[in-house]
Amino acid sequence: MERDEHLAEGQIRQSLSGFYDVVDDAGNEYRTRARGNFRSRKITPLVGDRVEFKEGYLLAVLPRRNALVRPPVANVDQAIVASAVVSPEFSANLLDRQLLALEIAGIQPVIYFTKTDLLPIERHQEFETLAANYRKIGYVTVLPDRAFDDASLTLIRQQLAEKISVFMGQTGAGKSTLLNHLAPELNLATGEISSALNRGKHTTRRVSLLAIADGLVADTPGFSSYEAFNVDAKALGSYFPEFAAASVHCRFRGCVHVNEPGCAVKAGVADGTIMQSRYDNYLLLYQGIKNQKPNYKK
Ligand SMILES: Nc1nc2c(ncn2[C@@H]2O[C@H](COP(=O)(O)OP(=O)(O)OP(=O)(O)O)[C@@H](O)[C@H]2O)c(=O)[nH]1
Ligand SMILES: [Zn+2]
Repeated sequence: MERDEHLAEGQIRQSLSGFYDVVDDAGNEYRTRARGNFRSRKITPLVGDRVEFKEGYLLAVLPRRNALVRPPVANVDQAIVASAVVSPEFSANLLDRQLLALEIAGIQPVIYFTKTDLLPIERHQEFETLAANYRKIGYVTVLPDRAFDDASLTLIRQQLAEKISVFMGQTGAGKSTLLNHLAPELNLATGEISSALNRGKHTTRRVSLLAIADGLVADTPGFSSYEAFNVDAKALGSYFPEFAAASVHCRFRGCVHVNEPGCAVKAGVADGTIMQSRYDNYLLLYQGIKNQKPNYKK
């Protein structure tokens, strides 16, 4: 058998119209195509995948940790959740659903509050408290004193190092603006960023990982939190880290923290160690999942 002397390993950094740009560990870039047998094996190579390649052809996709559909990126470590404090008005319900989606996907969230410069002074304390509460849960949370001040950007840059990150956030939350501040060296004008953060309306969609501050960042924003959660109502609490921690003290094993006596989560809400808003959002999600019509398709 012929020996594969030129078999190389690398990571897909960009995909466009059937071409995959692969960077090897020495930093050299190669433009490749997937060999035909990928299609028959139903594996679509994704940006972020570790791959084996040779002479312009991808030969194998190495095992992935996870894979997102939107954006189509594999091996995602982290999501920067851009959350506007105003315009659009902050929604704890939206944030908690975004965090849940990330917990289910096994992606580490980083909460970044945008538009703090538009926040009336009398509301500053409200968000200081909110940020402190999310930090207490264990989420890295950045509440800039001024919008895009050096300290906040430095924190995010440190957070990007050695990871693959995606941006997440509703329309107008400030994702492209934040990306522009994190990577001014990209010198993207606002219009170009909008196309860099492309909306997937094109058939030949380009997805790439940008090298920013010793990390890689997807140039396409993350999945929405409006997707139905494919999670069992009984398991929902395990994706709320502070509920999961408290639940070891619930009287009943398998407590879903709704009507059970001796529930440590409800006790935590009562004594203020668990945010009331988190519990309210949990109940809404719990009821939503319970009321979902069973899906007989498949
Ligand atoms: N005052 C202020 N305006 C901001 C801030 N961040 C973003 N903006 C403005 O808010 C608007 C929306 O920001 P974008 O960065 O385009 O938001 P996006 O999340 O990329 O939005 P989509 O492209 O719709 O998904 C723009 O007019 C920005 O200039 C901020 O921190 N402060
Ligand atoms: Zn309980």
